[in-house]
Amino acid sequence: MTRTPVTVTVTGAAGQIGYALLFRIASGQLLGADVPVKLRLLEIPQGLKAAEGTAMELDDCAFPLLQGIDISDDPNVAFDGANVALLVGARPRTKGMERGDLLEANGGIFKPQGKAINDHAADDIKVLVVGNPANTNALIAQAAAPDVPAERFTAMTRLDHNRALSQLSKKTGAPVSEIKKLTIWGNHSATQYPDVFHAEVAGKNAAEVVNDEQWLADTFIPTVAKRGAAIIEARGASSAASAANAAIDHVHTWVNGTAAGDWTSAGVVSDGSYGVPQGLISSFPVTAKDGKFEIVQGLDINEFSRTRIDASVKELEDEREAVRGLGLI
Ligand SMILES: NC(=O)C1=CN([C@@H]2O[C@H](COP(=O)(O)OP(=O)(O)OC[C@H]3O[C@@H](n4cnc5c(N)ncnc54)[C@H](O)[C@@H]3O)[C@@H](O)[C@H]2O)C=CC1
Ligand SMILES: O=C([O-])CC(=O)C(=O)O
Repeated sequence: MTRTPVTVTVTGAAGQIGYALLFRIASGQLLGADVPVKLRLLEIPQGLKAAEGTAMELDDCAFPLLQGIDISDDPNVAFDGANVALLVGARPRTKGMERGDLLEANGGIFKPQGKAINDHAADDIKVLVVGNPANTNALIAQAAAPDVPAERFTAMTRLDHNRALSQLSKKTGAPVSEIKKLTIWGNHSATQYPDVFHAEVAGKNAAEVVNDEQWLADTFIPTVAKRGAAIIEARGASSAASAANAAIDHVHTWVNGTAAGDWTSAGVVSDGSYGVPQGLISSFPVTAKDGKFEIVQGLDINEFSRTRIDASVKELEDEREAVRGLGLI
């Protein structure tokens, strides 16, 4: 193996997403089957023993690509030289808890981590925030890292994107592989807007194939937007394997690019496109090329979509105001 290993830092490594994620990273699914990786696991002191157990299991897999595992409770150590950072560790929402309640509890985690990334990560660092509220946690971390280009901080809406693909596949009978150009707009929350108006099902416009605005408004959108809560209700714990899968998809796409004629969804820093205020980390339709996400430009936004995008963006603005008020950005 002659390639230089890529250092991947995972926070919350002992949590349930961490457990579903680490083995897939070490096996080459994050970056590619020919890319060696070094893992850095960040946990709080109470999580270190469990992280050590997971590291023992990683050893026991004898992954040919895995070139080392370091465990720390110090962000300055865990992000040192990191090329990819997956910020998973956070306080998960539990039954009956609103995401807004999580802002204050989680804000304190992401500011010091952003600063540690600023001070210690590699120049090509790419950050994906999974821990909720993901968009605003990403904003907090980004604001604490003024020396890192803002676009390197992203928030995960790929799970929502995948959920939407799956629901549309079930409705139309088309396999997921035949569905393209779906978009999640806005916040990773119940206000998110899964948009099928530009999507294609086997080459035809998805909204025309579905031809049922009532299904879109009353079934599809709420099913996708409230899926996280439905999983919590069913499992008694929030999505873990599907969230890890989406994190793998997000970074894999970011590094390796989107297929021609398709796009995906990611929470990225707004440049003002589609009326989303500059600087907010909002989900958009994005393509990826040469390790960079680009917001897809020039889509016509109909009235149905406009109202819903605006509502989710308003929630992001409110979250930004709230964390400003708390001195977190
Ligand atoms: N964006 C998305 O689509 C999704 C986001 N999530 C979010 O991901 C987060 C993690 O979920 P789970 O793994 O299920 O939670 P979990 O509670 O099983 O694990 C979280 C881990 O993070 C650790 N942790 C807490 N504070 C930390 C810190 N400051 N530094 C390092 N580690 C820290 C904890 O010790 C724990 O081991 C939650 O916020 C959850 O809401 C979950 C599903 C989907
Ligand atoms: O709601 C949660 O805490 C988990 C989550 O983000 C999701 O499953 O989309």
